[in-house]
Amino acid sequence: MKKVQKELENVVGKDRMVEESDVDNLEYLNMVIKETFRIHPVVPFLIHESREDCTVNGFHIPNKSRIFINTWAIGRDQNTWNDPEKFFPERFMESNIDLRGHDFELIPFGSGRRSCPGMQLGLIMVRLVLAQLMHCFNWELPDSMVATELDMTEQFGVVMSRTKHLCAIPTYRLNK
Ligand code: HEM
Repeated sequence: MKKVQKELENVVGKDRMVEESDVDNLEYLNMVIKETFRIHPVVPFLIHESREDCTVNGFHIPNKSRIFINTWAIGRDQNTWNDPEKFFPERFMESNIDLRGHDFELIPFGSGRRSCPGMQLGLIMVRLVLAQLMHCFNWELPDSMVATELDMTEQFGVVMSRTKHLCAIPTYRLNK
């Protein structure tokens, strides 16, 4: 959070609110969002159907098979990611991996012709709302709790949410 806030101070300052036109300049925030989608994809399983017989990695897949693509496991694959369980946005610093469906190791919006048609809107909203929440407020956990004590257990479903709601206390931090 401190690193995101520092970047926001450098790019936006503390005298106005962050705007949509700022978000492309928020490199660290965008790395944080990639890292969050990697570890906690909104849709943990993509469900597709094959349109013809095919062979993938030596596995024969007959036409009309129901195919589950486990994006949750792809994001935590240790053959692809160093220290996959660690939240480490800097891993994207020297990397061209994008989340728009071109790089199969990070596909929070799916890929190809049935990927998410709302991706652009979704990305704008996530970037802007998160930037505003981090920019306008400092956040603390209640009862002197520290971040490592947070229960990050997920509830699997069509979309994946936290098992326990996040409760955090905001304090306003801008100049006006
Ligand atoms: C952060 C926000 C969002 C995420 C992470 C997300 C993710 C996804 C994913 C993973 C899929 C399935 C892709 C696949 O099966 O390969 C999907 C499908 C879809 N999404 Fe999104 N989505 C988001 C926002 C939105 C928004 C804002 C809209 C509409 C305004 C939208 C509309 C749809 C629709 C209609 C489909 C079904 C597409 C189809 O079956 O052809 N999504 N989304």
